[in-house]
Amino acid sequence: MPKRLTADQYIQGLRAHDRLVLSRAITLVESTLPADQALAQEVLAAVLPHTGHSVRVGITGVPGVGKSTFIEALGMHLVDEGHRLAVLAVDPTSQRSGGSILGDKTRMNQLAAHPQAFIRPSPAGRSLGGVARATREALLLCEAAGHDVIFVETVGVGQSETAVHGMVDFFLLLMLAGAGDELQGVKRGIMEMADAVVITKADSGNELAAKRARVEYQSALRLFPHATSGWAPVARTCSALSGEGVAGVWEEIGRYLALTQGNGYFGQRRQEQNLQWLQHSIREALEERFYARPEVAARLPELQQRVMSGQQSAFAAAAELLGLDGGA
Ligand SMILES: Nc1nc2c(ncn2[C@@H]2O[C@H](COP(=O)(O)OP(=O)(O)OP(=O)(O)O)[C@@H](O)[C@H]2O)c(=O)[nH]1
Repeated sequence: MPKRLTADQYIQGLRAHDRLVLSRAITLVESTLPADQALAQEVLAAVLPHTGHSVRVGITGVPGVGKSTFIEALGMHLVDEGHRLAVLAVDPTSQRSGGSILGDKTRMNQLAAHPQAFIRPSPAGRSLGGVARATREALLLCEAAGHDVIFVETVGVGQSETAVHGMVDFFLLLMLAGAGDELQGVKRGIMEMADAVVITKADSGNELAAKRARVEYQSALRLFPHATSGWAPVARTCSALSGEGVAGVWEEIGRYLALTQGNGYFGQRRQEQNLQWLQHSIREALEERFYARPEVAARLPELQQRVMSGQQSAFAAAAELLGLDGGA
């Protein structure tokens, strides 16, 4: 098989819900080669009218909280209901050659084998900005290929959550009972982004602790300023092992959608997210062009030194470099 398909082959394959073509189209948007990028943009432009019709859910939580087990349990529930699910991962630290942790197919065996599910690990070896862009484009491709529920998974300890929050409709934070936020490395900012907090592993004698944690998180969530969506974030418990509470999480997402689609917030937020991505893309392209200039690359190290040692102000150094850029 040739490495690349033609734009038409990608477009037809996506419209035909061909998972192999979807996988190859995602590889294309992940590529940094200019020729691939041009082809990827052509494909994305053609399928754009067929995107946007899914529920986009961000799922985060520290390693070991049970993300993959939860995604497999909820995912199987969804495909049984007739949904077509795609699971994408955002993990800027992952190296695919070294075996990406997130989205690794071996973590979700049942789901990975299901014809209505599509699982994709994080693009490897890129900056957060690069990973986030590739994931957002992959999300659109999944929608074009008929997936009506998209999960975007992230590790829950760093910057990736903000990026993921900017591309989803609903943000789910998984937490363990009996461990403080500090212990779990979850930043207050991440709690603030959550539309729901789910206490995992509420089974095997852990039920009471989970219930207690749920009450604590519920009152913690009440302290945050009221969201413009009109939605009051909820805390729940679940066991991915027994299945208890898993469907309830989906029902909660359904309630959120009914509320925000009813009051117009859902569409408004999607528009805002699109606008943010435009601004983000402009910034990224400008920066890339700037640093790619040989004059800039040649002068940069010396100016960095001068700024560090206080010989020159950061502002003046930046002005000098931007002058070299010729206003590009
Ligand atoms: N008792 C119990 N154990 C669970 C449950 N869900 C996950 N586990 C266990 O918790 C451990 C971590 O689960 P994973 O699903 O791999 O967790 P993860 O958050 O995806 O972890 P990473 O792959 O490291 O990011 C595994 O040993 C699971 O078997 C649950 O509902 N109940």
